[in-house]
Amino acid sequence: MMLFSKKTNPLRISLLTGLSLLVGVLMGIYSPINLFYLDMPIIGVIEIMISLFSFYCFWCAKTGKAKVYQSYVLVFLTTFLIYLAAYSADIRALSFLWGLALPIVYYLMFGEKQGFYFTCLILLPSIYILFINSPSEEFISYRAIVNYTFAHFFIWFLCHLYEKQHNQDKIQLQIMAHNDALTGVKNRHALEKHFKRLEKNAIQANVLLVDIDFFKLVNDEFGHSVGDAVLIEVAKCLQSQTDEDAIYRLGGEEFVILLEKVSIEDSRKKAEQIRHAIEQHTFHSHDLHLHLTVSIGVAQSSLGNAMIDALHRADNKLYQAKNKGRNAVCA
Ligand SMILES: Nc1nc2c(ncn2[C@@H]2O[C@H](COP(=O)(O)OP(=O)(O)OP(=O)(O)O)[C@@H](O)[C@H]2O)c(=O)[nH]1
Repeated sequence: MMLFSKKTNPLRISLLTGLSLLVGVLMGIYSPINLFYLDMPIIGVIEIMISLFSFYCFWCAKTGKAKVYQSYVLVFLTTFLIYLAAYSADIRALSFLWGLALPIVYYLMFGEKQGFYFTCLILLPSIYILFINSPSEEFISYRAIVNYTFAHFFIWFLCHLYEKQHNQDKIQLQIMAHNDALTGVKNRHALEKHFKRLEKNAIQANVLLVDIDFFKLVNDEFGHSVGDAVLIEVAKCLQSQTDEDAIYRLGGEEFVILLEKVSIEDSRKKAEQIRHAIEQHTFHSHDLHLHLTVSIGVAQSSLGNAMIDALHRADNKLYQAKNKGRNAVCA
């Protein structure tokens, strides 16, 4: 049975927790009223059952044992009860108005796509129940139906807009969380994730630790904005030399390139190619024409404790390259 994972679906699980508690309490309040006061035993008994199931879902969600099916069953039962109440009760009790809350529940619980389909599905039954339940002259059915339908569409539209915006924000946040704001290449957080993926799939990779030589001098002589422009151009240079998705900025003037399933000798050759490309490149910024070099340390990642270990060994190699006089590769 598929379990909700707090890590993969933190929003939906908190929604299941809240919704199950809310439904459990509401049904708990309504059931004695329907059983003993309004003389609607069937609805009262169903409400008790839904209330118990809701509290069970609440307990599962709280203890990390919630299963995906529970959210569907809970929402289905709530929908069913709302329509049963709207159908059975006097129209003047306005129980059908609860139906307007359903699109919100669908979109929050199931997201944009399923929210859309489920909201589509309930529109016709809502109108039908309203129509057949409005025979009296005191209640003008066609006006009620028109108003209800428009309210339904209005809430549906708002939910859809909200969920769309929410999804776009999520994508934007993901990009911001995984990319370096200055150079646009990936950041340390993304590198950690990449290493975890490699570990999980037992894939060996080689780390190229690229460090710009005497970068402090660029800042000191020409200013930080020139330094920033150089960092952006170095990142572009690296992108032109290797797979864009494999480049990460560790911070400062240090970049990491991860090469998967490549021998250490081929990685060393790639590092040499990159070193040569930067050496040949002219950096244009603020009317300046600069020539820079990089030193590169190359190391193989080991499986288990991969990132810290590989970066540490690549750093040692980089240190050797710097000691050799810079503009060098050490593997
Ligand atoms: N412009 C700019 N400078 C940065 C940024 N991050 C770090 N730095 C600078 O990068 C410089 C790094 O200097 P060092 O670590 O001494 O390295 P280096 O001058 O390149 O010397 P070696 O690595 O030994 O060749 C420091 O002056 C930092 O202020 C940044 O985002 N933009």
